[in-house]
Amino acid sequence: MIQVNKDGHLMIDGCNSQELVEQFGSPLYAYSETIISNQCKEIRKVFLNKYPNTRAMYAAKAFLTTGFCKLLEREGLGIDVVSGGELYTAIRANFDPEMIEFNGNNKTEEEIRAALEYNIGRIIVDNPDELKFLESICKEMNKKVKVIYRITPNVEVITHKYIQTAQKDSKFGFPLDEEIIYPAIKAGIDSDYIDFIGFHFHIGSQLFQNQAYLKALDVVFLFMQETRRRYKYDITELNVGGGFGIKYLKSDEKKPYRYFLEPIMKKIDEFCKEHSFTRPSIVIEPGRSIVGEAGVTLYKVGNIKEIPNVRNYISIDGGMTDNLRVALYQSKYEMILANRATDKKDYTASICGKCCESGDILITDAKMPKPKRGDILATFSTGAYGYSMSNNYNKNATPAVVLCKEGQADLLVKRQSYEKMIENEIIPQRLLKSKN
Ligand SMILES: Cc1ncc(COP(=O)(O)O)c(C=O)c1O
Ligand SMILES: N[C@@H](CCCC[NH3+])C(=O)O
Repeated sequence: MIQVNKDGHLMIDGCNSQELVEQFGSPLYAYSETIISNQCKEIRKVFLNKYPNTRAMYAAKAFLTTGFCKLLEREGLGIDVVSGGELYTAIRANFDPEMIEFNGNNKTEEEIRAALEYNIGRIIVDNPDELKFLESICKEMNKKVKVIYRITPNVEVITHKYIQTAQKDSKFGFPLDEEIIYPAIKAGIDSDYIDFIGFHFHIGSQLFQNQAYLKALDVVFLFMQETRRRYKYDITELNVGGGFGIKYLKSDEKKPYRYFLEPIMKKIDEFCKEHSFTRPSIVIEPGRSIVGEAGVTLYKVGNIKEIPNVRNYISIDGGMTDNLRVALYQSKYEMILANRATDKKDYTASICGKCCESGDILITDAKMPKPKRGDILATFSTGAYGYSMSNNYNKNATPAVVLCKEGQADLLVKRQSYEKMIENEIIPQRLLKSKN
């Protein structure tokens, strides 16, 4: 759990944040294993154990390391990958390939071949072109793979424009125009190499309304019926994606998993009953909601600049390199001084990163105790899309990642060394020549 102790220190599953920074350096991503386990437990309770024939495939893009794969395995989740790198990570962690599925709008030939070689459980085909491409590779490799079609249901979702994915004008998913989707379904049913088993949608991320999922289901139901009517074929799997929103700010009204999953399952059951379908396997792909609130990022305060009558700026030793979400989506975060969390918050300042970008501001006008150099600053809910979107801009090193549990912190990722950062760089021979 993440809480402040009586001395005003932020504790992450019993680990003192200041000591974590002393031991592992800063910036540092610190995760509470208990929070992650609790999220998984909730998914088992309200979904996996409640309804037979269901799977939860964690969306690796939110955060994935080899060690984390082991935790997912222990918690009974599968993994949804979107790249050869994520696939490789899961395979290197000996993750059961049957519990891996592959999403993404442009899987390369190399990635498809790897997925087929590892015999992963499902490939979520994104568009008709990919269907043909996949089939040709399967044929050449003499492999048959279970395939789900990702459709674009054309429903409205309320979230940042960059993370809406259900609108017709989207790079993701099959368009539902009759002349596109039906030939694709027929091709999948007839194919010797594609085992077409169902539909997938993922309507967006950081969502708080279940209505959009229910509307997307209506679209899928239509295609289930039409697939039966036209081809006498019933799908056996339906993947409703992820997107369940988390709490970034105290004011965010987060909804529990059951708020989404209960009406989804009820609607599916009712539809299946009414139209005499055997309920397909239902799959979810949560990413952010499993790891988001479990992670905090710890920084050290550096320069403090006060511009009289304008604003105060606190510079930290990270920024958009470890948290790109603010620059990308204008996301809002909350912070505390993790070593003085109970001191009076009578100072206002913007928290700025150390990159050479004016937009590298993590929080505008935050309230805090007057900070001093070396204080530990923590931002909350950075467990999803923080480390996974980290980058080496300005040649800043990627922070370490630790997993905390009952007062013990274990490294999941070492802090990147400068040596590692430049290890793929080459000085061409001709530039090694001495100066003219
Ligand atoms: C296909 C797909 N599945 C699952 C997810 C996970 O979404 P979230 O992290 O919001 O749960 C995403 C990302 O938005 C996605 O694109
Ligand atoms: N990277 C995004 C979410 C990814 C959406 C994936 N389809 C975020 O931080 O919110």
